[in-house]
Amino acid sequence: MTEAVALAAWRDRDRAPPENDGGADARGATADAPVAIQFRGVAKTYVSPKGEIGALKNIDLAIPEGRVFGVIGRSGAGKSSLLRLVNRLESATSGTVIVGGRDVGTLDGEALIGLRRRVGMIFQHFNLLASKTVAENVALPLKVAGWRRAEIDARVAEMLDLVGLADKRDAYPGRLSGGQKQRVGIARALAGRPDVLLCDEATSALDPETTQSILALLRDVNRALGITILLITHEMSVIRDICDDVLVLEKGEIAETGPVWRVFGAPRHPATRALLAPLYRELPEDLAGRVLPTPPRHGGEALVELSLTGERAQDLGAITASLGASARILTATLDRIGGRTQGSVLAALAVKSGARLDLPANARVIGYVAADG
Ligand SMILES: Nc1ncnc2c1ncn2[C@@H]1O[C@H](COP(=O)(O)OP(=O)(O)OP(=O)(O)O)[C@@H](O)[C@H]1O
Repeated sequence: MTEAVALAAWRDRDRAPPENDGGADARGATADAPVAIQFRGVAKTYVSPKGEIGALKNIDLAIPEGRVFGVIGRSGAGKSSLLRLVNRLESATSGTVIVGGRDVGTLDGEALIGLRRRVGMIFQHFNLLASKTVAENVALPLKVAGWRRAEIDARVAEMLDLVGLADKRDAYPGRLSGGQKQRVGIARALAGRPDVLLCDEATSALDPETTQSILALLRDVNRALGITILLITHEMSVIRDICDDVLVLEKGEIAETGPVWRVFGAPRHPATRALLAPLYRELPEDLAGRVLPTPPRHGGEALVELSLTGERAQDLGAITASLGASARILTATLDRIGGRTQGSVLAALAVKSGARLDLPANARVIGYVAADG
């Protein structure tokens, strides 16, 4: 079974289809959608031998249901602390954290266990049990929750189909790649049918290609099932590639928050601008200051890098065919090393808002410049 088919089957079995389920996905959620997670005047202070550390201050935030909500910030900004307040791995020092309508600070015993069932979590280093097989790892939370044997077996098989690892059910984690381990982590986190998935630097230990495949799986899970995803990362590209909304944390406080297109398109806070800078490091200075990570609303130009590395030097006709005759060449670096052409061309291609660019495999979009930019 493919992931897409498995996701569709799971949605149909587990949940009533949403009212507007005519191909619409969870991203259609509007700002007045029900709130999945709310922070009201939250502060978190740790007490250490060296004194008090204010990890979070004045956090007021509402995360609507069905969104992919990203939190970014420098090291020590408070991202992990914020995430861990949601499933009460940490408790707020003051203020209120509300998940699914309940103040998590008031929960104990069965109610706290219930919260942790509604909130799944995946980790940077996967946190799998090395002595248990893939299937046993996925089954673990269901066993703890008291599911019956037959139900567990069926659910584990379903989850492994979902993440594309049905053939690895009896393997041990030590024999899996990083990407496969994270897929097991996702299967385990989703097995108990949570409403919220917390992702703690879930792709930071993975190579870029594997990162993309895990992000695509998370996006599919969000779209097909409407699960709210709250993720923390230090990589702006992860936010750009998967999130609907972003919160920028700086020294424990909210620097800015909003839809990704707005925050990345017009960053207001110096912390956001500093975090965005690496995305555009390779661009000439005059462009780097104006570049946007998402297509401008009213059209503009895409900045496209065409790699020309290969044994044969490409003729101009091939370059024109790749980029289109109206592409403007901005920069080019080309060399001939060891009988091979080495280099790339940076070009600007006009884009209309909402239109897709049809590019060959050796081209990638680095960013966009608004028509009036
Ligand atoms: N258990 C703890 N005890 C004491 N101080 C802590 C504890 N956990 C975090 N801190 C401190 O709280 C602040 C925020 O830490 P937190 O881990 O939430 O930030 P972060 O943005 O997730 O950082 P990173 O990206 O480096 O993981 C830091 O100064 C950190 O040293």
